[in-house]
Amino acid sequence: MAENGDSKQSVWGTPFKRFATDAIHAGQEPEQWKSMMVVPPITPSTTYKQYSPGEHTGYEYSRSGNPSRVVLEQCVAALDGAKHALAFASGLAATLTLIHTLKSGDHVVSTDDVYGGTNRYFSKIASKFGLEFSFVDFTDMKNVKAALKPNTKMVWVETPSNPTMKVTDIQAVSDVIRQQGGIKLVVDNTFMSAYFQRPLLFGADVVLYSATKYMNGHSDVVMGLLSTNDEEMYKQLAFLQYATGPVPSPFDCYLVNRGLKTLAVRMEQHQKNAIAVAKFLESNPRVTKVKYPGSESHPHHHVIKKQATGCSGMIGFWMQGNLENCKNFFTHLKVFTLAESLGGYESLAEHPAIMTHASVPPDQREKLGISDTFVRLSVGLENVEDLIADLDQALTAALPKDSY
Ligand SMILES: Cc1ncc(COP(=O)(O)O)c(C=O)c1O
Ligand SMILES: N[C@@H](CCSC[C@H](N)C(=O)O)C(=O)O
Repeated sequence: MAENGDSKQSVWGTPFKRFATDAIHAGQEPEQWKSMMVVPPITPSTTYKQYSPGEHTGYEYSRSGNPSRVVLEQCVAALDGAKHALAFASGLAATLTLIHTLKSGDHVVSTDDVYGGTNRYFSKIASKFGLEFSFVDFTDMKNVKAALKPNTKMVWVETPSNPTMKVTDIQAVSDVIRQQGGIKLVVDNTFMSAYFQRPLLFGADVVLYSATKYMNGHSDVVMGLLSTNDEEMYKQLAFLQYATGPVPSPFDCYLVNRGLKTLAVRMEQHQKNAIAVAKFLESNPRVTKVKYPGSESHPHHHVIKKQATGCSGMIGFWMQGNLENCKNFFTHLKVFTLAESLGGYESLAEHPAIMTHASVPPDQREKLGISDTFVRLSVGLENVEDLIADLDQALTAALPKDSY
């Protein structure tokens, strides 16, 4: 069903061929079920009858395989132009499974502005097991080159990054690390979703999602996904999924599989709303700087145009004033909800320094610009005029005319 990434595109604004069709049909063929049901079933069974010992249908125990999970994994593989995909109990479970492919003494180079929980897992947990991590700014390839060591085995790109929306040129990183060889390139594609960006086309070995976000899109499931065309990597990851056990429930697989059916239309609307919100913020005197990669004002807009077909609903901005003003802004919001997470149908606003990125050491936060007045928005699917009016009134209330 999938075209496995044969469209070596990215033409800004042109969706990947067959994307919406694959989201609805790939892996969902009714003929695979005796009753020919159109909607794949939720399969709660943990175990499966065997014909004779060791002789079975392919399913033996639900940690190693479950029909609801397989249906989802096949659909995700199609959407990423990948041969294989695997589902995990959370985005972080997918992250630690990838790290489990390494061994003590190996070195990982990561985007400096990586999601706070990924930073925490690398710095506080994986590093205790003899793995070494370097965090560098990937917007300059000189930094990537300089960070590589003979024991570097993985490079971890998150683009756009959470929360300051840095954009990394995936192909450029791939070109740099291929010169050394033996290094796997992982791209966390959570902020873009498979709809806007296919990192495998630009040299990534593995794509990671916190499916908790856009891929599910309804803020009701915590899940992680990995996809790859690398057979050896797939075998290792599938073995780890089975042997270490961080698998999602069949019900959650059903929900994410359902969420994918509307991914194309959701992402288009997220983008449309975000463009209008970014424009409003850019012209607002109470706002000092806006980072939206879909906007020409973003310093790496040309990169995202080269490797993606559009941009999601994620916006970062810095407002005038101080922490108190910023807190007031959040408490005055009425349509945006003050909450962690992103990528759902509802608009969320949050304060990364206090909330999602509190686990990043203060000196690193300062260097990255995650300051007291930095705000992250996940622009949802509401009527955009209501979103803009809400931001306008909250900014005005937080920063009265003569206060900035
Ligand atoms: C970019 C990114 N990657 C990974 C994760 C981890 O995902 P999860 O919360 O599903 O474990 C998150 C958020 O938590 C994220 O924002
Ligand atoms: N308090 C949580 C933070 C969850 S952040 C969720 C999501 N990735 C986001 O960026 O909003 C934690 O420290 O793990």
